[in-house]
Amino acid sequence: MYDYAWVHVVYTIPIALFLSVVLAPLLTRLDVYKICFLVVVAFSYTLPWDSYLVRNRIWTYPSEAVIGPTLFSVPIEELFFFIVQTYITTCLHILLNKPVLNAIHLHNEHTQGKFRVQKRMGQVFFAACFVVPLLLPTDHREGTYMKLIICWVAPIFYMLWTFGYQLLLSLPASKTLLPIAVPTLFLWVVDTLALQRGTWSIESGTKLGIHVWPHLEIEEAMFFLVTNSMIVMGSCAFDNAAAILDAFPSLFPNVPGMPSPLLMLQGLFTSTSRYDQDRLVGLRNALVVLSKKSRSFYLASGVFSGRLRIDLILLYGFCRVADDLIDDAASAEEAESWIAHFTNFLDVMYSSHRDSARLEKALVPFPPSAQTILRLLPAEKLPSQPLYALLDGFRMDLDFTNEKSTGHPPIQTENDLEKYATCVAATIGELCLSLVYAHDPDQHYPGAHDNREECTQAGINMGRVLQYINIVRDVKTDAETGRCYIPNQWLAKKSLTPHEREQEILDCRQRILTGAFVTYAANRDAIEELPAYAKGGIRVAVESYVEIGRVLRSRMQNGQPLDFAGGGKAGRASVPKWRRVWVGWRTMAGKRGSI
Ligand SMILES: CC(C)=CCC/C(C)=C/CC/C(C)=C/CC/C(C)=C/[C@@H]1[C@@H](COP(=O)(O)OP(=O)(O)O)[C@]1(C)CC/C=C(\C)CC/C=C(\C)CCC=C(C)C
Repeated sequence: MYDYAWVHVVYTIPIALFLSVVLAPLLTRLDVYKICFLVVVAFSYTLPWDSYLVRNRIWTYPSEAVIGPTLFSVPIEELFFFIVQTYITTCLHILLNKPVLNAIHLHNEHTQGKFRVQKRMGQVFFAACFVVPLLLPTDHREGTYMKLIICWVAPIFYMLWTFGYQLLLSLPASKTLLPIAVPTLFLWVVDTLALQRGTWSIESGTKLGIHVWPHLEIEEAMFFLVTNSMIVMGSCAFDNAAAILDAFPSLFPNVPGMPSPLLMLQGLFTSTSRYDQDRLVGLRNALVVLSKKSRSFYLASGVFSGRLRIDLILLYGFCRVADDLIDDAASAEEAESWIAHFTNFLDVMYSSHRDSARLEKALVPFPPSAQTILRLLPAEKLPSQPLYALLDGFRMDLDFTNEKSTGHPPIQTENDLEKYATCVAATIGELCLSLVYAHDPDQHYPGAHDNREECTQAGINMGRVLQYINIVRDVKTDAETGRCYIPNQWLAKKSLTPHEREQEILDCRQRILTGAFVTYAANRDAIEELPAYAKGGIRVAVESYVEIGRVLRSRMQNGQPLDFAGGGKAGRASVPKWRRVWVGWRTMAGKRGSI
């Protein structure tokens, strides 16, 4: 009785609910738009075909297995299947692709011809899939269902391949084949059980009679494989369109939070020869820098989307390139010259008569890979003052090199520490928030940015918090490079035994960390006042770093050593990957860690 409904109650609905719970905190508006779009398209395309199958008795349902209501002869349970299968497969695809920045998988085919060849090969294959079954003799009734499946999907495959081949060819199998394979296998098992129980059946004259395994007809296996492939290819084509719109502001200056299908088609029909290859290379390089240098911000970048995500990665790239070139300089003179090059670069970027010749000249001193990143700095959305202040912060670091000659540690007082943290990190908070406000899709609503000033001040304070945590974490590795950010005034001048000195340093670390948590507690609520589209991401960026502080605090409380390798760089406390992912997810779900 009502066997088909039970298939949903027992198998499909629990999986759909599970995926909804896992994905809900990470969903963006664009994800919701995509799910709805694909469900509507899949439903509309499958209904007439399914109705044809049922009316021609290729597919039948015993009357006692279904509840009764139908649409164009298709039982309501079957209609629900179109929706729930599309929902499950799309959710899985979205989940697995959260860490992916699709824009870096776009290619200008002028420079990479192999994609053009592969695109054509795919198109020929799918066109053949459509034509060949039509040419086969019509008296072979046993092949009817298989033919109907292939002819039904081939034109859609052709179109989706044409729209999404770049992503389909570039993404790893875990992002494309896995979201096809997992639901397909699952549905094969469900289908086997349903065919076994007689919940639905394929009429004997219209099937080939081949079984993948007992009770699973090859047509059924094929049906679930191709429908899941269509869903994943559809999802990739959608992502491809969004990636094109996001990646090239010069081609698409204004992209709304939810672009219309027409605008997306415009993106898909843009010739790849118009893709800005320099931008793609620079973006790829910036992402490599981010993934190698900061596991916290790399994780956090995955929960931002669209142009904000791209610009945050580019900003990180700029900051990291600057920090590394200045930090790794062989001498104080070389470091000074890098600061001068960066100052000149900013002067050109922010000059009222910026032209590409001047920009190229300003970039000459930098290594080629750094040049690709620097030229993409989204200066028009960033105030210049924090960027110059960041360079001032790096200049303060140089004073550690001069310390040997002056005998005067640069961080003397708590004020010096605050000034340093303001330069290198409060600035970053301000810059990140400038991007958040610049890209806000809701900025045109009245009052949307009324509390911008308060939020920016909180962001500035939060930047300092992260820097204090960074300092507490890196005391040992900084000491190895001759740097000590603990205010010199806090340290006893008399000589101490190594054990006493160690205890003194531990007390100082505790003092900085306690101060950091006080400021964190006072400012974290401001995150909830940020534009809706970005507050989850900002929460994750902040929380995943503050979690390092929590690990340090708990180790201090338990008398455990602070300078250990928790999966990170040797000598530095870090948060294990599983804990970072858990913190990220929990934070997106609105839960925050302890104060
Ligand atoms: C998600 C994403 C890609 C974010 C990018 C954030 C960004 C642009 C960071 C710049 C990092 C950087 C290299 C700066 C140079 C100076 C420096 C070293 C600062 C320290 C950062 C640590 O980065 P690092 O690469 O060393 O990371 P690891 O420790 O190796 O993992 C700092 C600690 C500063 C970081 C400060 C911020 C990100 C600002 C935080 C404030 C906000 C996001 C605003 C919060 C808003 C409210 C309303 C409270």
